[in-house]
Amino acid sequence: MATDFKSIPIIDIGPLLAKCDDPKMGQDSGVAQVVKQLDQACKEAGFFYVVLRILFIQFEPMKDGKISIFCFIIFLSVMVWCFVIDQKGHGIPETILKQVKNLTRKFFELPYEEKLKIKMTADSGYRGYQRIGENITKGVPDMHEAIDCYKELKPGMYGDLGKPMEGCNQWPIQPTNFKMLMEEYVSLCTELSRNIMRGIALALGCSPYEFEGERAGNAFWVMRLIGYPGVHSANGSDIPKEDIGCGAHTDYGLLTLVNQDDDITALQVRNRSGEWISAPPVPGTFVCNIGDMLKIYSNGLYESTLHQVINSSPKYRVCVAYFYETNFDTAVEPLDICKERTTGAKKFERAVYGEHLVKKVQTNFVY
Ligand SMILES: N=C(N)NCCCC[C@H](N)C(=O)O
Ligand SMILES: O=C(O)CCC(=O)C(=O)O
Ligand SMILES: [Fe+2]
Repeated sequence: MATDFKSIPIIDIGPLLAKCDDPKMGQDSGVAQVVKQLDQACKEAGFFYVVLRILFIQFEPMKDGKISIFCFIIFLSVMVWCFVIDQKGHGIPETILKQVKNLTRKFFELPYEEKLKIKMTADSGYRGYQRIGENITKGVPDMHEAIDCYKELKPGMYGDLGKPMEGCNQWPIQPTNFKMLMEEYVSLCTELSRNIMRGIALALGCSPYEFEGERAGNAFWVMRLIGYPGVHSANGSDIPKEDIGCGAHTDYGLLTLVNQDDDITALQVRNRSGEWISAPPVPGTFVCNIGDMLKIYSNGLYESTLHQVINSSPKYRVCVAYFYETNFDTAVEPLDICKERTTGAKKFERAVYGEHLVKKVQTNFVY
């Protein structure tokens, strides 16, 4: 159950990533610490930041200009170590987080006619560009434009269940390298999410692989490249008109990774008393949150917390949200161990992820 949290915790998941391929990771003390923090954050807020790599903000021995050989060697070794970690592809370098947002911004700067070349329709499997106000949340048009992308579904792959989502992603030709960068980004986010889910599985008291195999071994994913216009002063008035960029909603799957612009606070998360708590940008991190499927698996121990986006800055805001889901056709129901940890009774009925997604998409867009 969400609590009256006032801020969102920051978790350094380095120790988890370092051991994530070790079946005995649960016994490692560094992993155990991360798992404890994940458990607390998921229970209290359903939201947390993950730091991918500790950056050297200030190297203490260099502060006054003096530096010993010993300290310098240690410093170098740590840098080499960070490099090796990157090479393994565990962490996602901050430069990639930035590139993805930059290319997204460039696309939204194109003339409307250009953007319409990859227009989203029901026939494209809801993939492609949607103009401002096209996405609807609780009956109200959202003040954002976006490109929606989904893991490809081949015709007939999931029978009638998958039919509405069948299609190929539509990538802009301009800027060039768009498709390549985004596909690389999806694969990095997929790997990172799988590893965070190992930590969350441990936090629930399960095997680290609880969300693999039948459940999410062939995880479906969604990516939304989103642009929120800044506020403009209404004609003749000094009062800026503030619109809802994205109305209050929960996410649909297991875990969301939000890569948001560094200089605008716009994402807000609702706590138990109904206050909206800001999730300000923390450069180099992802904001992570729990989706509806994980709420069901955990029997409500972890909640998919309501959140919304209001860009009250004059600047255009870009955000790239990646959603890690179960397999498309997985039927999700509360895990026994989670029922035991809650009231003993099952609080949620089983739901098929693909059905949940299709229902959402068909109400988000009315064609
Ligand atoms: N795939 C995800 N989570 N997309 C989030 C969009 C949230 C707004 C949508 N109109 C809604 O009401 O759900
Ligand atoms: O723009 C953001 O910060 C979050 C977007 C979001 O919540 C979503 O697309 O589901
Ligand atoms: Fe969301």
